[in-house]
Amino acid sequence: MLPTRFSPSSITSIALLQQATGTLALSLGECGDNTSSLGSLCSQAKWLYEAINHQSSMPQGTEPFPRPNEKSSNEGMKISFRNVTLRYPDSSRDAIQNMTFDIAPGQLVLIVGGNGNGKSSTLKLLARLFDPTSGEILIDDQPLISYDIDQLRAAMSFLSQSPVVYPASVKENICLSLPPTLKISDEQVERAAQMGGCSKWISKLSNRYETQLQPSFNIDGHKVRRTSISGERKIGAMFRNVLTSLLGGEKQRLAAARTFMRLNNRDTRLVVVDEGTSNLDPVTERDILSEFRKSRSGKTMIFITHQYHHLAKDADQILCMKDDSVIERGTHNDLIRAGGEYAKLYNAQAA
Ligand SMILES: Nc1ncnc2c1ncn2[C@@H]1O[C@H](COP(=O)(O)OP(=O)(O)OP(=O)(O)O)[C@@H](O)[C@H]1O
Repeated sequence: MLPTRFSPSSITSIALLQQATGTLALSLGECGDNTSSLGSLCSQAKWLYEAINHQSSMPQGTEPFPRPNEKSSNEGMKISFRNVTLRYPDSSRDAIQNMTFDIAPGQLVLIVGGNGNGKSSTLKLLARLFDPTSGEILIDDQPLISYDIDQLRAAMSFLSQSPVVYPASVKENICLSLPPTLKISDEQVERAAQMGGCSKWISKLSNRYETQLQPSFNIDGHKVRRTSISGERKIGAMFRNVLTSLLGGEKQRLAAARTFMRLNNRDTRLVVVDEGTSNLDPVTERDILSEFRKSRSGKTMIFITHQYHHLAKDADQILCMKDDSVIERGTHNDLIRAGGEYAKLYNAQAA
């Protein structure tokens, strides 16, 4: 029913659309009969095709990314925010105010702070889901807006708290963001699944990597019933293939595997994890974060998390946000010594 491999820019569009609107990230709910499940699936597929054809409404830059002969093209992205303010359309207040910071190529950066302080909004600006109301963002010393958006996004990998599961097989879901021409072995897929902490879960599915998955978005308000058959969650007896709906933690593991598949096979220069492991048990979360750390060569990595302890001491830089801006920057030891907002948050968590 669906293309076996979506193009990277299509997938980026879908995932970014979903993040931008928020409304498409509905989790699976209760009730519904087979007819409504079919209706829901059809409209989801229709929406997916529309999303594939989606063109970004942001003004396009013309500068290729990476720039030809750029020395830094095999390093992580250099990122600079210069007095950046963001006010969302139709909002009466700034989500980010006059924010300035620098991230050097290859740094591992942790962004921390209380709810609603602009952490995720900072990342939306980097992906150009929105442009700053004032101020400027530079990537590798050039204005972010000067770059071709698709080429820039192709060098970024985002793992969000509510990742999208597409109506395709487990394997296709893991390989989604890869070029269709790339040859992929089963071992590579299994390796990515292992790094994402989902290989054991997949091995328990009757069709393993070929198991068809229920999408995690629900565009027209239809809700999908979770039904337990033979130990697996299946919907709609009319569907021959198993359609398995996923729990939050399973979705995050699958999305992590997708991210590792991309990191192992593409020239990614920026990895962003926005609460991407928040639904996982502490051991799995620690293991996945450790895999990210091992993969960091040639990449800048930014993590937003409310659980700092796994990463704080490894971070080259911690940006602590409060009142819609960065109020402290430094290493864990610097900020603990300073005894300010970060120390307060960290100590509260440790306690
Ligand atoms: N698409 C949007 N439209 C309007 N306002 C938004 C939008 N997204 C976020 N906001 C607002 O911007 C402010 C910052 O939100 P943001 O999600 O960046 O904070 P956060 O620090 O990531 O919070 P949390 O830790 O809860 O995820 C909040 O007041 C939020 O309500």
